[in-house]
Amino acid sequence: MESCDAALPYTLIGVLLRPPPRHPGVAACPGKFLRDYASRATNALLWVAFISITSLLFRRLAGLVRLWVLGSRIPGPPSSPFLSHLKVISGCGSLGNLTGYLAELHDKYGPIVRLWLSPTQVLVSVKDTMLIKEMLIKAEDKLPLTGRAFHLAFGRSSLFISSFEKVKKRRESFAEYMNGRLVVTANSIPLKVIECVMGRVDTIMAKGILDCISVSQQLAFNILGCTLFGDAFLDWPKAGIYEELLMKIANDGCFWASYAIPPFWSSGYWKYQYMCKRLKHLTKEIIQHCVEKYDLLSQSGHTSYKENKGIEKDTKFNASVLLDSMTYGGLFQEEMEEYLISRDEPCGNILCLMFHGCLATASLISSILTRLVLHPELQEKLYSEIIAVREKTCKTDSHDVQKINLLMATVYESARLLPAGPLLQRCSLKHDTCLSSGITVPAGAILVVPLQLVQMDNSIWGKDANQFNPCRFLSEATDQGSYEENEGSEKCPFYNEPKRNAAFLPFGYGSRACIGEKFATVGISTLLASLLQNYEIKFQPGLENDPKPIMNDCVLQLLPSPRIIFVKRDK
Ligand code: HEM
Repeated sequence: MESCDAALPYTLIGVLLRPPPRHPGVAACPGKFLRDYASRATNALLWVAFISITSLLFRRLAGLVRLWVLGSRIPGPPSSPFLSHLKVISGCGSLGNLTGYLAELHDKYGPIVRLWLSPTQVLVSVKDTMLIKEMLIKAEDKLPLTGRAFHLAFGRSSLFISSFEKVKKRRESFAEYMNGRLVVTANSIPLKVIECVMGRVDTIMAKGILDCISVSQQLAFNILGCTLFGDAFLDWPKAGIYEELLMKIANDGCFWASYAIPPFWSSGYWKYQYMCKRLKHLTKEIIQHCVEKYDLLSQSGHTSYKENKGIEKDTKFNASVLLDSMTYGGLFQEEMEEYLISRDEPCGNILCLMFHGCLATASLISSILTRLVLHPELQEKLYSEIIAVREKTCKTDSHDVQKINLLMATVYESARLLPAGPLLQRCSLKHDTCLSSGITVPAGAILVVPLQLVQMDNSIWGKDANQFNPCRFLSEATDQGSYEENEGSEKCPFYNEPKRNAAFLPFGYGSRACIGEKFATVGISTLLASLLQNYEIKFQPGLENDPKPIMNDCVLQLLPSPRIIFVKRDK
């Protein structure tokens, strides 16, 4: 007779195949049976875990081998994944120097270059314009680091994440929203923003120094804040703190996101987390502030917007379309509903837009202002064109601004010479990217476009590629010399659609291109038109001989931030 202690098949197959013993006449032994059952279940679970982990490791290893094999077939400096160039890159010290290093590699190895960063990371840089467009269309995901930085700072959001599949729908609705309603609403904003910022600038100027970067930050911050939150943003007393926090968080974002495990031991990390929390709190506060202001306005004589929905609004009563939508339905209603089912941080997307939009817009405004100070004759020409358009139409709205060819050309030329970031980054997380040149870039590789090299390539832009020459965007003036040479010409050239040039990529291209492009270019041009109409921008007296911005042959040196003054024009 078998006892309860009889040897049992402690193998997965045994557990799965052998039926539980039933022996008539054997006395039931419930304690043993339960113990036996528990140990078999544990055993089965351990086996399942073992098999899953092993297959996962095998899959990972197969992926790595594939990365090494395909990566090694791409032209690049002779090195194996184990002799990575990470040291070389960290030795570069800055992304500007990385661009310089990539320039050398492209000269040596052609339009596609591979660089091992570590055994699990390969960077592929593409410089040929046709291949760039193909790559930007085919590789739809972004680097996880970008998404991590946004997630760490602002919580879960559905914009700026790595997977295209997940961001696609949200991108489409935002793009429609920005390109449609925001551009129309932006018409009334620039003048108000300029009045508000100039009020503060006057105070700063009275104290002494005013630099181009800080005034550009204020302009960008206010124009975006005003567009997203409404006019009430301009008199929000905490706007200054909000701006300061946003810029601090922007500076440190990628650093803290680069840790695979959050550095809980570092006090700096907790300080950063505290700042992010404060910013989220302030965002909720500004929304509250705007809604209250908005309600006050509707009570004092204005018909409620709820009643007015769908009717053209008075521009004075410019409650933000974002708030309208958030409160009363529209684009953000869908978003709000999704908060309930997804785990998105409320306001996560708004914060991400403020973050990216402010930084990129401020950088472009600063670049334009610097060029204007350096080229007073361009300022005067722009002023005459703005006044001419204004006399014809009595106002300068975004529609008219697009007719001021030289202004649009100045914005594009500044964006060409100083893109918001030195590299466009892409990645295809799941699929290999097969390019028409016959090269296959393995899934997971970091794909980059060195923007400065492409946008300042002599073979594409001509021998003056690293010079500031807005005339290159004016079709009649193309190939007719520099801006200075064209100065005084009576021609009225039309501006070239910059997108026709495959090497013009300051807003990216393809499925993950910037959705704020139209808003940024038209918004900034309208802002500049209002600014130049009212002010002359000059170097601070006595500082004219300060070092001027420098360019070297292949890499743009960051423009120094000149100290400037705004001189009111006599009307
Ligand atoms: C001068 C101002 C701006 C510049 C130079 C700029 C530039 C860029 C660039 C280079 C990208 C990456 C494109 C790519 O990888 O192909 C991008 C992405 C993006 N931009 Fe902008 N941007 C500006 C302003 C704005 C503004 C004002 C907004 C909206 C408020 C905005 C919203 C976005 C969004 C949502 C993405 C992410 C797209 C994605 O990951 O799918 N941008 N921008």
